[in-house]
Amino acid sequence: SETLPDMDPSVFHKRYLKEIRELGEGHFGKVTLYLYDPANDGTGERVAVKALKQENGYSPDGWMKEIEILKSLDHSNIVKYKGCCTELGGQVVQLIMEYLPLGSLRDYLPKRNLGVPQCLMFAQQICQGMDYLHSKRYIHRDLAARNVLVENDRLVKIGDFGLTKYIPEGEIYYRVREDGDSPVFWYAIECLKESKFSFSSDIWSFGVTLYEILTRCDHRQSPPTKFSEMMEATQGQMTVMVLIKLLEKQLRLPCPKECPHEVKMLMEQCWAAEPAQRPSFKSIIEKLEAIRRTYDW
Ligand SMILES: COc1ccc(-c2cccc3nc(Nc4ccc(N5CCN(C)CC5)cc4)nn23)cc1
Repeated sequence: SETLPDMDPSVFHKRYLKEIRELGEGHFGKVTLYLYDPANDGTGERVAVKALKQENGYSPDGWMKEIEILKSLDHSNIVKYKGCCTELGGQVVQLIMEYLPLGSLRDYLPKRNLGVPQCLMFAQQICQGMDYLHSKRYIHRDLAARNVLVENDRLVKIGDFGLTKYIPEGEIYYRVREDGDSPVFWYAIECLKESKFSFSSDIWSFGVTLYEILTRCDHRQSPPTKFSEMMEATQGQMTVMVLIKLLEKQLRLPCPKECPHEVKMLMEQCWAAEPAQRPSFKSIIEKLEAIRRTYDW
């Protein structure tokens, strides 16, 4: 036929990508909004493109691993992989994903005064995406409101997998050497003390993410702000050691206002000092279902 054989839809050509604006910086990566416009008439589609930041920690195999992981995932609460764009003869690869127009929960929640029911619906969707990730033996290691994206006012998706690691069968922990900009206020106590990451440490980070959702990502109540206030009050300037001491004294983030008692208890279970005592995402989903039903919304 006179038309080109239908091209592989997962191959994106650099020449058709038109940069629109930067969307944000993740771990070792920068995400930019592009219009992919092969017809060159503005009728193309908007895509989110993640490129590796060249300067720090450039590890091509780690980057290719992140692309392979996202390519292998298929869930309604996980951002969709669309393809790759290679340049410089296949040296540099960029990851092409669907673009979610409303940004992260940190962009969305402060602007909208969502009720508790909708907050818990978003929290449940995060757990569904995370339960799927854990079922494939991946740990996320960076679950936080900044990495949860909003499709519309009834759908959120996990949008960044820069620190995701595979946990081999039979193993429980993933050990890492500390990297500079670790999100310590989302880290479980065993991650801070021994860099031991596990399915259970993702549960702790979900508890912090649920706290962020219930405070509507108000920066005055953000985990860094609240923990720093607690630490100044007790031990002077903040360091990871002071944060560990504070957590060992069973101090935790405060309960957000208008937070149902059952949700407060759920958050505290996610922050159990003993990893094995934290709930699974499956059990959190059931709890959130039940809480949402009791409020007969
Ligand atoms: C940690 O930084 C990011 C940034 C973007 C993404 C990402 C991945 C995969 C798909 C995707 N869609 C959007 N959309 C989006 C829309 C608006 C904004 N704005 C951020 C700045 N705000 C002032 C306005 C909204 C950010 C992201 N972001 N995004 C992931 C992590």
